[in-house]
Amino acid sequence: MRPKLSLQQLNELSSAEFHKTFENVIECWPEAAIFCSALMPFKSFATLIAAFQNYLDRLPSETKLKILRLYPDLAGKMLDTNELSEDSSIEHASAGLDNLSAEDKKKLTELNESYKTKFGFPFVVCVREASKFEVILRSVSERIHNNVDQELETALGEVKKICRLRILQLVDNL
Ligand SMILES: NC(=O)N[C@H]1NC(=O)NC1=O
Repeated sequence: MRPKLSLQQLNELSSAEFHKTFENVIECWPEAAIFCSALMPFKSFATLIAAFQNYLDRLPSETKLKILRLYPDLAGKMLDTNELSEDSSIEHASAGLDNLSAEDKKKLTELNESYKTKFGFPFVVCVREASKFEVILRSVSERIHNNVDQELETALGEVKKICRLRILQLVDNL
């Protein structure tokens, strides 16, 4: 793992270094880091996190949908074929999603499929915050009853939480 950046080191990064460092804080969406690099220097890590969150908030709904669709299904095919990003892979492992019993995996997969059929995007939750399979399962079972607008906002809130925790992995938040 690379050493964490101090605020000063962060603000001394070239644009290209900034892009590379933060390219996956929103899954497979490097445009966010490109946009936020124009806001350097940052007064604090909180301002950096807010910059990514404001960027997300201001996107049109179609782009928000596009971003949600970049998140891999939890305990889905990409996990089975080792195609998860490094960040997502670590997040999966944090809640034991890489090590589920066949029965639990089936339950989650069935709920994920029903969720996707209803909303047209995958169920997204901040795994490191939810932290346990049971909490994740309960969350998808409950959220599946939301309407599409509610769920778009809830899912985007989860993208923001994932983004925040990914940023905190990269910076020295003392
Ligand atoms: N589908 C989904 O929630 N995926 C994500 N959640 C998370 O914490 N990491 C992910 O890749």
